[in-house]
Amino acid sequence: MTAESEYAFFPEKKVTVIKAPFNGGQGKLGVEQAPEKLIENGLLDDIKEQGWRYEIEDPLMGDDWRAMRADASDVYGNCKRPHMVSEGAKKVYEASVRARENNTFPLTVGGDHAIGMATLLAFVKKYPDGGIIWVDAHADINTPTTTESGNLHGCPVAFAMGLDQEHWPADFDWIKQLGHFINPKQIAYIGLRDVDKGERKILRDLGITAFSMYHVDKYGINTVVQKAIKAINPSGKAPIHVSYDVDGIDPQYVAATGTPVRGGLSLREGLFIMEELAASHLLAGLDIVEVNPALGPTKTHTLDTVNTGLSISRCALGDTIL
Ligand SMILES: NC(=[NH2+])NCCC[C@H](N)C(=O)O
Repeated sequence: MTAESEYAFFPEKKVTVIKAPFNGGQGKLGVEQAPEKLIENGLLDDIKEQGWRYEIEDPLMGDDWRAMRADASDVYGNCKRPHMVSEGAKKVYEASVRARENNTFPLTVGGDHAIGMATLLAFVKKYPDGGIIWVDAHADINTPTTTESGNLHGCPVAFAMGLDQEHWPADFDWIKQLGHFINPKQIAYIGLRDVDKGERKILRDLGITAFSMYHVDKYGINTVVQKAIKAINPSGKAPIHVSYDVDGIDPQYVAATGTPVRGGLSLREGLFIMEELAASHLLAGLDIVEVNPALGPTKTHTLDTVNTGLSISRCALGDTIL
């Protein structure tokens, strides 16, 4: 069942699907296959079924990402592939800005979560007072100084917030030049259960709203979602962007992902977040990242993960059970 005009910011119900088959933010191959896999399994039909029109953007097409990934000199201190990540993020940022200018709903399909810096920055360029919900097992707020792994998919929130700029690789100068960052008050996390030491300090020092799995257990998912919406959107009228790492959901449902952490959201809790945001009329964009079709221990596991990504998208676009 679809409800008409439920989306305050998209009365025309048009989606821009931004394909982001990007793998430079982490070490495992396969995550770049996700956009095609989701499309193969029905992403575009689902969008139509929910009553939206769509166009497709493929901003990473035409570049030799394989060669960029193979460039062993692309390191900066502990950070792996800063040049590649910067290039990928810049292209996704430009595509997201175009979608925002056209007032279409950007549905960005990763790829790894490094591209989150791009979608967040494009969102706040258009909506400086918008709210962001980051669903994830991880906080992804490491800086080039705190990252232990050196994987930049663990750092996108820090880049979008402009944290620790003095230690950024020069490749990211373009972000400094945009003249806008996200504000720590405009983001809330749901689903955290694997937070690095340096990240915990940043979350505390900046007073960032974060609901871990402890809070989901303690309050229940409905209360957590309501609290998160309130924290990032005190006016009750601001648009809300969701950056959804599928590893927020438990590996029992989402095994085909690069950094699974047990003890996660149930499938229903994970979908409820999107159902509730769609019902709020305020949803204004979605990223689905970290589906890695190469990592399912069996084909069934991989298909479960892909289908979870598709369910997240359907719920975001208005699908309800009844
Ligand atoms: N998007 C993700 N899956 N991020 C995982 C990050 C894991 C770890 N905190 C790191 O910085 O390396």
